[in-house]
Amino acid sequence: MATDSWALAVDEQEAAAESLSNLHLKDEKIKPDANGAVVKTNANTENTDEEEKEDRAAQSLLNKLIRSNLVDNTNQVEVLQRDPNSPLYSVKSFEELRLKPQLLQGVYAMGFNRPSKIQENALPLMLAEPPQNLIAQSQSGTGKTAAFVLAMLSQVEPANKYPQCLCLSPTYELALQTGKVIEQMGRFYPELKLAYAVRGNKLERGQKISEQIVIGTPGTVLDWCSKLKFIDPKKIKVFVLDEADVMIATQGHQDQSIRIQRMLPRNCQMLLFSATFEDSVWKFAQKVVPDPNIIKLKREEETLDTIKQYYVLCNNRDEKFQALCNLYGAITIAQAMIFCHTRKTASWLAAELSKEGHQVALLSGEMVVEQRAAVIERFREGKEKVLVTTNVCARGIDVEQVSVVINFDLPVDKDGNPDNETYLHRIGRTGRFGKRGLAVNMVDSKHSMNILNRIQEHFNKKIERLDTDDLDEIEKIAN
Ligand SMILES: Nc1ncnc2c1ncn2[C@@H]1O[C@H](COP(=O)(O)OP(=O)(O)OP(=O)(O)O)[C@@H](O)[C@H]1O
Repeated sequence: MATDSWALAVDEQEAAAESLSNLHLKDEKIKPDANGAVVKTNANTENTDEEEKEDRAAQSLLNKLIRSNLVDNTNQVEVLQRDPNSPLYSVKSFEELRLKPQLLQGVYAMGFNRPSKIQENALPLMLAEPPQNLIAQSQSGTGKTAAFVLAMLSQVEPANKYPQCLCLSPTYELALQTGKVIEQMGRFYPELKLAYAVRGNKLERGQKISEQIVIGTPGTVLDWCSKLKFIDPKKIKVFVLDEADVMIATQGHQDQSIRIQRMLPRNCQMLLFSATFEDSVWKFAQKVVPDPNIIKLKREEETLDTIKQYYVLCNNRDEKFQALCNLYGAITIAQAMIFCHTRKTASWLAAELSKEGHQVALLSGEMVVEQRAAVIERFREGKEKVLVTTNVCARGIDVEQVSVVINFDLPVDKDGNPDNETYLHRIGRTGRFGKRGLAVNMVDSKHSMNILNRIQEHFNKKIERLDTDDLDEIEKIAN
């Protein structure tokens, strides 16, 4: 692809991303703070040399935007009941839950045939009489949101025009995603309305909210419940705290959430969800959810067993690029993901590759999340064959057809030590669904050789050297 067509392709990417990001600006009163960022392909901005910072809320939003299905998980669910003597219920169908007909209709209209692994145990607990409190942890995409939306909808009385369910999300964008699920699942309740308690959504003083479900960020919800009195917290029947792990990563959210929880009536059902369960999340969960039942679903393990790993010795960035070109010249690569340490290297590499005629997508932290989602979507559809990215953007991306992962730069943490978890995440994407994957690491200094050695030791797996000047050798590795 020539430089012009590279620019054209970028324009196309931006247009696709823009149309996506416009989608969510339904409510004129709300201005999301992530607005206005642009895709810059030359990336000559000041901080492009810096390693990108991880933003858990953005990551979580990206995961939601690009996911269209349940994430498979064959691990056993661990359930700790508040009353160990009561029988443990698990359901294999939505009918068994005796939902209101409109709600069952909503569930089926979403295309759900049967409860997901975590839902099998969580739903009977949440819908029990009297309703029980729950702390639930399972990885992103396993059906937590759908579960608590169902719990809220099964308790709400649409005829009562005041807030009865309250859901806290870490950011406006995440609140909006949950709101969409409520709208979809609750579509057969014509009277049901939803309010967003997020900064920028200004109401008249003295007003009371008539919407039955309120979803928002902790600061604004706290204001609406206490200072502004838009919501009467004493009438709340179901309280959900979503993405607890992301929530506590934001200063102030933890205290605000606890203050909100203290205003709720004793018999209000309290539910807390998290994708991870570090000590800090657990401590927070116990403060927010009294007498909880606890459900945990372990992550599916990623392994390096089905992946062939190699490294290439180079002296500098240009040699790394040459090695990459040699690889492309010798083997057929359906789709590849290439990881760089900084935005600057990523955009340089994307431009160089496109000059060589490759169809390249660039994923970079300066794009707003919707733009990133659009880029990933195009790559999934095969519109581009190479995805060049920095690490933080690419966490959790599942692209089935990716057969090759290139670490143009090895993953290191902020102290310059090997980041083994990230290495596993990156490489683990390739050898999936019974396929064999190929991972190639570019090593350009003593320091990066040392990093590579430590990665090998950590996983106790040998990474073979590959000479990319030797075409026969390259061909061999592809077989
Ligand atoms: N029982 C089900 N059957 C089929 N699909 C489902 C079911 N439950 C949820 N899904 C779908 O699976 C995807 C993931 O579900 P959901 O968003 O509820 O997961 P999650 O655990 O809340 O993820 P996150 O932590 O990222 O919010 C969604 O596209 C959702 O529509």
